[in-house]
Amino acid sequence: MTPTGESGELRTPPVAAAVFGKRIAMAEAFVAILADTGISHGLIGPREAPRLWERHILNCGLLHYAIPEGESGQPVIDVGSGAGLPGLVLAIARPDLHIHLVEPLSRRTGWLSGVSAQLDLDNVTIHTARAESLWDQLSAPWVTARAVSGIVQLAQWTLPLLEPGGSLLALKGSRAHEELTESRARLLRLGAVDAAVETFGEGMVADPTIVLRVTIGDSIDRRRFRRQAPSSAGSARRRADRPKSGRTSGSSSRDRGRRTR
Ligand SMILES: C[S@@+](CC[C@H](N)C(=O)[O-])C[C@H]1O[C@@H](n2cnc3c(N)ncnc32)[C@H](O)[C@@H]1O
Repeated sequence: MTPTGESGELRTPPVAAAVFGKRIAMAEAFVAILADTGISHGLIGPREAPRLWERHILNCGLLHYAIPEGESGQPVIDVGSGAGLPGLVLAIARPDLHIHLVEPLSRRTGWLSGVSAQLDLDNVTIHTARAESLWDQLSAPWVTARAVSGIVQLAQWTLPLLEPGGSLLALKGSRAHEELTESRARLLRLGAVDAAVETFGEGMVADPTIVLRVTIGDSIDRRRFRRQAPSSAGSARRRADRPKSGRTSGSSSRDRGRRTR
């Protein structure tokens, strides 16, 4: 648990300087915002306040070591950003990346926009949308997510957002190895060519960050995703489109998913 000062303010753990470098003051400002409007707007539980650094900011910040430095502006799509975890934390730690925050709840994206402006972040774009509604609009070599869904459902929502050879980086807890063992065959059937558990921050923090990395090959058959993983919004739309007498007509999910990459 992060020690607090006499007045109850959160003390920055020394390791944070190594993770955030020159942007440590921005990370501290984000912690203060989370402890204030993050809690009052219901994006984070009040009991999280004393452990914002260890459980949230460092856990997400260490994820940046999973993404090698490349060209400036390299895109990353963070799915189910909620309170900006890990997306906003990555944007703070890595000004060389451009982070797309994808979150369907407008109450949350409204808050995320305000926080990005408050922190003066110029490497963030916010999308009020479900991941699967952006398959034809957005792609990146990296997709990140924390606490959004089990790995198979998450892969069904997010692998079509990856560029060829790209990776889904899912932040996980101590069950990551078990989850991978249970899911590996289904991930491979979805088009993954590799899946592995990696840890970051060993020797730096008490609880290193655990990442389940799922990498796709040069192409994935996107039709398979449209058939296997209709989003709840998608299925509702298809139900609404269906003629009352029964069989579907017009543009079917198979037609819409013809493009293969
Ligand atoms: C439990 S919260 C986790 C939020 C944040 N990632 C964190 O670690 O605190 C899960 C978030 O995923 C979002 N979500 C659920 N399904 C989604 C989908 N298909 N596409 C994008 N976001 C989704 C929810 O709206 C919610 O904000």
